[in-house]
Amino acid sequence: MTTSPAPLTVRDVTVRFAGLTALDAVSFTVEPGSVHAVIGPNGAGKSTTFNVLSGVYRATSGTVHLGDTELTGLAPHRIADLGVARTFQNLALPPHATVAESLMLGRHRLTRAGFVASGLRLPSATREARRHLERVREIAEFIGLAEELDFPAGALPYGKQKLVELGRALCMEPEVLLLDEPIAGMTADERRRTAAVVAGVRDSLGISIVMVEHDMGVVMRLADAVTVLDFGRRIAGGTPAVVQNDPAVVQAYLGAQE
Ligand SMILES: Nc1ncnc2c1ncn2[C@@H]1O[C@H](COP(=O)(O)OP(=O)(O)OP(=O)(O)O)[C@@H](O)[C@H]1O
Repeated sequence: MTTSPAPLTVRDVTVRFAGLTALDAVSFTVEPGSVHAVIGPNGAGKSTTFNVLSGVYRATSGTVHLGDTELTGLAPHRIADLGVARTFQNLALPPHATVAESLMLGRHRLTRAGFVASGLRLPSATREARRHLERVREIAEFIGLAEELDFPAGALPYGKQKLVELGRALCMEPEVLLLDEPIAGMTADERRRTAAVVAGVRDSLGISIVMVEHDMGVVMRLADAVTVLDFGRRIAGGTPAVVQNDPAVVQAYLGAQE
């Protein structure tokens, strides 16, 4: 990226579904190069927030900006083009693709040589393909999967498959990465490894991360800032330490257990 990193700003976002207010005037800012967690009890509006940010849901009112660029209401692929990449809660890897091929999928929007040039194997297209492959290798190394580049992604253990997905999103060279429950369903070892990769994405690549996550331990260790939702409202926000001791947050989680 040649431009300076931009904040992701969510302002007064409301989402209504036939009489139900899933999000009610929610605002928060994701600072450049930070991990921002969105947490809350079941039904709080976390997935709805994620879906608005990635363009799957349209906000009834309110805005989302990346720097000065308005993302509100844009289609998911446009939002991805503008630098906001997402992962999926459930695996979405093509069944027979290798790790390298799966990562290369993330490069498609950056591919300049058209199908014709690539099909004819023109030198410019070959050069470009080589450049993309180099970047895919770097990213595989970054996520710790350099050894598995030629393995079928679908045959890897679950934790590694999730890392492939994260890698595919990184291959889009995003400014912001949206992670939907990145460590759900993982073993303790896989959780540690994934948390380390996410921290590395922030610290080494300077990419901002918005993370919807249930695992409090990981949220508290990894996040720089936390937004807490309850019944579609933002009830607290701040550093993990501040949020953890906020009476409204404690009450929301206790209430949810009753
Ligand atoms: N597509 C939809 N149509 C109708 N209602 C929806 C839709 N998506 C979410 N909702 C409702 O909006 C509210 C917020 O749901 P959301 O899935 O965002 O919460 P959540 O915090 O992600 O919950 P969980 O932790 O259980 O995944 C819920 O009452 C939910 O039933």
